[in-house]
Amino acid sequence: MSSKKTLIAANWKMHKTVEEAVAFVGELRDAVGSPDDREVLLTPPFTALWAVRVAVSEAGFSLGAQNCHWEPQGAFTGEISPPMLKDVGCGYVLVGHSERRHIFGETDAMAQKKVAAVFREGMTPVLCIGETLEEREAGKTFDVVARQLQEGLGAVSKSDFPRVVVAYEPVWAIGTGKTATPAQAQEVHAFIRERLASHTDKSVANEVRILYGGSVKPDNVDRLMAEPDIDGLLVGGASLKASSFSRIVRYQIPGDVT
Ligand SMILES: O=C[C@H](O)COP(=O)(O)O
Repeated sequence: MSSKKTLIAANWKMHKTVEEAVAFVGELRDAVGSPDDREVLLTPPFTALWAVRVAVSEAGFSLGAQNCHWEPQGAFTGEISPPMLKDVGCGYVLVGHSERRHIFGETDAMAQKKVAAVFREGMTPVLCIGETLEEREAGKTFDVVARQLQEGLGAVSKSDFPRVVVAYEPVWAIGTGKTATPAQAQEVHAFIRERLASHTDKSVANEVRILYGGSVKPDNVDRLMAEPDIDGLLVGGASLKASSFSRIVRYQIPGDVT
């Protein structure tokens, strides 16, 4: 039986001052307590990481960053390295988010180097993948997802593989209010799991947490989480308010009375 915990992650993107970030952690802790069957991950902007680290850890939440460079140090003005993120208490780093790919021109090759660099520091990468609307309409969803997965995870060692986290975020659903239907998300998640199994083996692929992201809200979370291959969520807009994010953390699978 799998030991993996559901992972509910907040991606605040370029939002929140230090004061707002600290206040949020307290509000969220008061609203959700410390659920033992689900892991809560917060990825504040770099500027707030140090300030929230103690409150995040006391609340039993996990801390992550939204991006990193792949080198440990050097002349890379404006960049932040994995050892620096580890130093401020991060356990996770988002890699290859669609905004990094589409606004800042990040490639699969860069994602691969970042994934490896994050593992080198003993942190966990959350590799974000997903197709654009144009790619979906051209019937290329599975090709795109397979390529991003293959290249992004191309340098992961066998021993690190079970710790990989993948976030499937169809670009057309991010910040648009258009969520993938639970069936659309499940179809791609099952495909991702199959591809992972072909890279490693079935039991390792079953350990990997595959998150869904893209307009997740309190009113669609329960149905999404009911799908068998959705192991968690990466939430943008609805993670900015403790009231909506806490409802997402407290998702309840329909018919599940436990
Ligand atoms: O990382 C989160 C995703 O980009 C989803 O953002 P969203 O929930 O605002 O659509």
